[in-house]
Amino acid sequence: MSFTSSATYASLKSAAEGFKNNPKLHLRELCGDSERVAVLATTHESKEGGKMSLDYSRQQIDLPTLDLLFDLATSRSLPQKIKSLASGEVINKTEGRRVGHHWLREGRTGKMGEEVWGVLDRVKEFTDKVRSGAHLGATGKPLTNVVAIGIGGSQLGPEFVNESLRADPVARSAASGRTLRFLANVDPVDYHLTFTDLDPESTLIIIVSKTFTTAETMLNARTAREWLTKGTEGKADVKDVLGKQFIAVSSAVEKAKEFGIMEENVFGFWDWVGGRYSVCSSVGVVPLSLQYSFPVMESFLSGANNIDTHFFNAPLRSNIPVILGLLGVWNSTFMGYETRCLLPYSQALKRLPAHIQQVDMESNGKRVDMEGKELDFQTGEFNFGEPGTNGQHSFYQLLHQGRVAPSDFIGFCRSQSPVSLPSERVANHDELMANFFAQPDALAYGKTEKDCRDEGIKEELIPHKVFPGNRPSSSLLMTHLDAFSIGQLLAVYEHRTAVQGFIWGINSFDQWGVELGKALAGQVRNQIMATRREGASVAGFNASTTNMLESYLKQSKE
Ligand SMILES: O=P(O)(O)OC[C@H]1O[C@](O)(CO)[C@@H](O)[C@@H]1O
Repeated sequence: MSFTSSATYASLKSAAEGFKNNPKLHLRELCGDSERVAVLATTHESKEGGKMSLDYSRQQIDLPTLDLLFDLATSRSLPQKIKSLASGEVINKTEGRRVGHHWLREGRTGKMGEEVWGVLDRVKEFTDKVRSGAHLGATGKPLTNVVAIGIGGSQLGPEFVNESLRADPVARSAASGRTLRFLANVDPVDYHLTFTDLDPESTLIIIVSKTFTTAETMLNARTAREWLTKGTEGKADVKDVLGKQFIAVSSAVEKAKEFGIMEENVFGFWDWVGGRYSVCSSVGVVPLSLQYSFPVMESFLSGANNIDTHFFNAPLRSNIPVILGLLGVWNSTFMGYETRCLLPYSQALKRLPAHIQQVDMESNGKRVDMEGKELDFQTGEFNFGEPGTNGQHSFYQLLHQGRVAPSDFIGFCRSQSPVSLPSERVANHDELMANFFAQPDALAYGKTEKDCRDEGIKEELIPHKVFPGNRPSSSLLMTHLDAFSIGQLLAVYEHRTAVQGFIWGINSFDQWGVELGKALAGQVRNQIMATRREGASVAGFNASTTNMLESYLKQSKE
């Protein structure tokens, strides 16, 4: 039976209708029910990660709706689909692949332990040698700068983890004297900003590309190779420079070799690791171990594995990724909210929203079901976010008085870098967290006309100062942010995405939607080349593109 013709779908649709414009089901009322609040909370605890507490009492659901959501999970065979993911069935059917990013963090005794650790042992050996100075650049200098060139999943995950670790005391001390940069955009400005102040003799370049065909990455790779060889010209043999300072991470080892990278300098991974799910493979582990050491990355992998185990084993009602996924489906499919926000109250997580934006939108922005049948409902959400409190001074106005965007707040009990001034009423981290606790209530409760009058607000200003409230959010409170808990957080949001895809009945693990634009760019590239080299006139495009392209070619200089 199709998703939208099931009885559970109909019940949830009518439950959602019941929540609209019903003052009795306003969050102000719901949040006052302490029995309900106790049910809409769960905690996952681990020795290394401490507590991860999820409170979703500020979601527009009552207990009967919650039961319906778990009925939906069962009727959509969620437990069986989670099992298929865990056991390695070919669930990415359009690409004929298994989906196994969770095997990357299972440890030596895991299902793919031998293969995974065959690579990880090489990564450890290589990164230890670079860090200790046993592996030097071609002119004999220590390789203290690393540039990782890659885009999309080959950059966003590693960049998020890098930012998250920068202020962690253990990682920070391991990174002392080292720099790690990422080059993603094919915009030459990004290349200049990345390389301009680096010394080629002390720089190691990593080309990170699953396919080793991505146009942007390949052009940046050729540009960086040129920078490296020019910068060391006359000081060392080119072959030696490339052999010691130019390495690759890819699942297309042959292609990397064709590009000129020596086999021993290629760190592989497997086709069962999707690009956006690849940060736990060499994609993340090579650059981040160079920066923070292999043991730090091992701890990150253990954190992700800790949540994999929770996801694969915990009952649905206390399973954090399952609950978050069901809430995502509830808010988008039934309540009709098209956007959602990820709001970490942690500067270290500033790139988490960008990473999860790709994980989620590239996975679940689909138009057909697993069998290729066109869907009669929308899947996926627009995801965006910024760290708090910065976002409060940017787009929260809209969240409070404009459109509704269900939000996930993420906060930590301990700061990575505590600051406390004796002259201040609270420590700086407490100030941050005061906002973490206040904003969800402001969104849920709002402020009524009566509240405004009681405050003595002038009558004509009252309409402007009313907050409707009833804006849903969840809060995730964790003990601390370190390599282990960063891994946990990553896995929570990876699995949330899978849960939503499973419920919707789509393939969350392919991404055909990125291909058309790439193909058209190829056609434009050929035209630009023909015009620049042979003066060919613009042909084969629609009137609008022809006009704009002619204007571009006239105004721009090569
Ligand atoms: O690692 P690759 O093969 O260079 O791909 C980079 C990115 O490009 C995409 O294929 C499409 O944009 C992403 O899925 C992927 O993460």
